[in-house]
Amino acid sequence: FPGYNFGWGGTGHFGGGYSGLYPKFYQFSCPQTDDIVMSVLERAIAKEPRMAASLLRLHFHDCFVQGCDASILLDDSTTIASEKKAGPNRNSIRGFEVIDEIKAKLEEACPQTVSCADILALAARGSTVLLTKTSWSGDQSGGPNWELPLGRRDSKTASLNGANSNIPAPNSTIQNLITLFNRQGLNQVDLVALSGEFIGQVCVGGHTIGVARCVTFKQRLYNQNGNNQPDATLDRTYSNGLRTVCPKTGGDNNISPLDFASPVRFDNTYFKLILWGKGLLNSDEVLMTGNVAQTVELVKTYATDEGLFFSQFAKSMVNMGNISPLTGFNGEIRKNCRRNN
Ligand code: HEM
Ligand SMILES: [Ca+2]
Ligand SMILES: [Ca+2]
Repeated sequence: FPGYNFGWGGTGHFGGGYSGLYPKFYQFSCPQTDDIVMSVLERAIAKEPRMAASLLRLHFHDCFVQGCDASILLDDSTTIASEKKAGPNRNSIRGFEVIDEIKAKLEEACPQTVSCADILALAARGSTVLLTKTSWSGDQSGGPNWELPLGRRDSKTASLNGANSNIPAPNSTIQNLITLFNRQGLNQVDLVALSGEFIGQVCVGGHTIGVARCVTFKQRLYNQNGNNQPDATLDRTYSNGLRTVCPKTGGDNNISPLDFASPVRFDNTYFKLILWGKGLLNSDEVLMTGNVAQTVELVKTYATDEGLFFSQFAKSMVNMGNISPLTGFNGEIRKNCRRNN
């Protein structure tokens, strides 16, 4: 259906319902797609477990700007102002070489068939799955996995402005977060409630793995409200530990795990840490302290019920992956994820 792009409005919520994407999209054109993705991921993540976190985040930062269209992968050119230079991405977002490697293998197997946007979605899912059952994450079966709708096409454009304005900042208040998540689905009346739920599921959920730079949490340690005081909701012992990695001046690029209890395992420990005032980012702690009853309840629920968190996270990832995909004759299938054909 040329030009027919349902985006992710229409039915359901937050991308739920009909998106024009479907799991068996490459069944005939490139049946080995997922195997190729997984083989590259296995090696990359064995070499550096953090890569799984970086790839999960890459998909998120793609989807929040122009939808899940691989706009984030485009390098600067005469016509493109790369999203890689945007505040939330610069010196922060990573994993491009792994995506390039997957793309090169897929181009060999099935030329110009599998989009870069789908590779990002497959890599995010594959990374999550691998962090639930590998040796470094211990024996943990039954982690989140999901049937992933495919068939996204790649954008011909990028939006540096969009990347600066749509991706939430770590010092966000709960209201900022709700606004930014709602922006991804303006046609939904019930979105405030749903995005509250969504925030609980994927923001914090995503932060069960990976790290953050000192510059993203420094304000909480030294000057939360402009009064030279630390964030009162931050656990004292934890805060003192953080100060050693993140001094008042300098050290901006020093890193600390988001979930210090299990940084390379996909699990629900980060929700427990938030209950105890040991969430690293302000944007995570406000889910508990921000006076929105629904997010408070969700943090508590997921802290005690890991199975429920896994299944909700899986649903939310599908919903996020359905944000405004290009389908039909829109966009293109890039040969190289870093540039337009
Ligand atoms: C409330 C919304 C969110 C905010 C404010 C936020 C903010 C951040 C920040 C500031 C960092 C550290 C970046 C750095 O220091 O360079 C980070 C890392 C990360 N975020 Fe989020 N994020 C949000 C939602 C999400 C979502 C929806 C996901 C995925 C589903 C996600 C996955 C990750 C991961 C995996 C990392 C670690 C990346 C790595 O180690 O390379 N985040 N996030
Ligand atoms: Ca995008
Ligand atoms: Ca964890």
